[in-house]
Amino acid sequence: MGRYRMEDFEVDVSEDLGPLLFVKLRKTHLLLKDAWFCNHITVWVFQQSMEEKEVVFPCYRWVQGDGIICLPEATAWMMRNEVQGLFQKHGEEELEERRTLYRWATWKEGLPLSVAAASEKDLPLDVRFHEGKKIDFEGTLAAGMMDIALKRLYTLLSSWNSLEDFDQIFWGSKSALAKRVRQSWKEDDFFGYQFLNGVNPTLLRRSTSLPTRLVIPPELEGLQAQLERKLQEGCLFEADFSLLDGIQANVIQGERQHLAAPLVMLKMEPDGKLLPMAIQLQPPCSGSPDPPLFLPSDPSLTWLLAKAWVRNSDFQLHELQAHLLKTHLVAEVFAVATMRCLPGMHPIFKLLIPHLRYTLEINTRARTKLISDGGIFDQVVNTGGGGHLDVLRKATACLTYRSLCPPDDLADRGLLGIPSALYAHDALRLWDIISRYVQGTVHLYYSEDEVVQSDPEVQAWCQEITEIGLCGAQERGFPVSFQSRAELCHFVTMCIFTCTAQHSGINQGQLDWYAWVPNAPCTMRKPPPTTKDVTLEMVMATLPNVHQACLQMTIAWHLGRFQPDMVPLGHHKEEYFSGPGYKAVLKRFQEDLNTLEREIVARNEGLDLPYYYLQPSRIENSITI
Ligand SMILES: CCCCC/C=C\C\C=C/C=C/C=C/[C@@H]1O[C@H]1CCCC(=O)O
Ligand SMILES: [Fe+2]
Repeated sequence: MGRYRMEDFEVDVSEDLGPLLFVKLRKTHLLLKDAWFCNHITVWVFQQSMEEKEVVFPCYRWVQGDGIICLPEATAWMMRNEVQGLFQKHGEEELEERRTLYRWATWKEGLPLSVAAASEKDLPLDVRFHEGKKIDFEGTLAAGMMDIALKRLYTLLSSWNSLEDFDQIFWGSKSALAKRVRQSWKEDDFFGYQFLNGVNPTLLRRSTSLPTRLVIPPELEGLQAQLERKLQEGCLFEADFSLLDGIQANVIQGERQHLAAPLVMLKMEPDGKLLPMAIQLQPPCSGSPDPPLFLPSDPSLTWLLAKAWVRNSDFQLHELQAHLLKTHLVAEVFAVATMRCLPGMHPIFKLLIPHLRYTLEINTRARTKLISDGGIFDQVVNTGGGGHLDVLRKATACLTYRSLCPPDDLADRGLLGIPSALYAHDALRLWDIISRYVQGTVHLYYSEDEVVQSDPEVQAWCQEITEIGLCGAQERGFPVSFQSRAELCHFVTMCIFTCTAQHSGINQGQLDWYAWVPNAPCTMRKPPPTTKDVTLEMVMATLPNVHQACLQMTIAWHLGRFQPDMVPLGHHKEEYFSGPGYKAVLKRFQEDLNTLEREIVARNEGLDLPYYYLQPSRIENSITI
């Protein structure tokens, strides 16, 4: 067979073979590296009495060496308790092999477990980047590094003492929104907007009381009254970065960096704009003077620096908590548990596997190049040098099941029913569409709750995720078993939402919001201001230097850009299921996504700032970057 080619082979068999259960596939071992990728084997059965019948044996794996691959027929799971338990036995043997190939490892204490692999080269071939992806990933990274060298050269002799000097490195292709960020980043409504629809829409919550950490000095009693009035009106919001409190800051090239743990109070205006009212950069500390409150009425550079500190803090929680932990690392736990607990014929394996494509490789690359000793975080991020691991540990310790399910998370954060909360609106619509797709598929295989309760593989899968992969997460609301189809569907919907919509909503924005470095500084080189006397020199001495800014732009572009071999949500080509039932459910899923696509495109036409990260055609079918 040649590349990407189908070949037909006709075999006449005299005796009646009865129902076809398995097909065995063997490739002779000729050259050194001659692995072939088999999509599926389809057998057309012609019998005198009956019209021809198509019997499909899904594969979607590499066939290496001269081993024999035994493929069960696509509907095998429905007959798992029949045919002398042949399928059951096959599944057990398959899992025995998968458990040696995919093993849990503790990369760092206090984080979710990961796949055991020192580098991507140690991963099984079936989960590696295909050639095109590998070439693109490594090629664009190299090009990005060249970019940095050129920018460093270019700025060597020039000044770096005004905010406009960041323009010197702001060349190359930039998205329309990235250019808008450069133009509007100093504006308060633009600052507030990002908490709703920016790169990190996961932190904002509606206030239910004035935060205890918010100490208001007597001379600001007017502010106190304003905050209380907004609280009563139900339009007071807060963004609390307390997770960063006590985190050790990085040392970069011998220079101590600095961190803050801000609290931002904001008010929702009748026109939907979210405006900052006050910023406290550090929580009060007993024995020290109360931390100052920075206000929009402060001198402009003072207020700008206070907002920049919030943006730097948001960079940390976005990349570590919202992006790395709550999409990449959580998806990795789903992937490892799925490979270890669900045989290929299991319906939940078939439903999930397209949404786990490439995730083990991109995460292994993150552990060796991004958050590793000497990695990107150590090089240019102020939580690097070990603080980033403590942020991940603290975030893992408070990772709840509800926070991964938008209907619960948005309700808990008081973000339902806000017209200008576009991420919230689109996330809920996607959750409902994915939920219908999951229910439609699950109900084809689980006719009632008892079938779920008595499925040992899916119960083991749930337990392995919660108790092992997420390290005892039952204390944070994760299930250790499924008592009903509804519980199973809710959990699987969360898995698919996390691996697709949520990651796209969190990842894509890096391209737009992290290109203009002053809007999302990767590090801060001076301590947070404790008085209102701020000069431009202080601001420029605090924001990232040229090298740090260039590296941030390159990595943010590398991670945020469109992937060339991107598979849009719901448009995977692999056909793990067979029969009309699933095909109808998938078709409805794709129709629902098209409807949402049209809704979002139409809504965006009328917006000054369009929100497109959850546009279905832009959502990748798995976490690959
Ligand atoms: C300074 C910008 C850093 C922003 C990224 C921070 C966290 C991103 C979260 C998950 C990203 C996973 C991507 C992993 C990619 O393999 C890593 C690329 C590192 C660059 C390199 O290979 O040298
Ligand atoms: Fe990502």
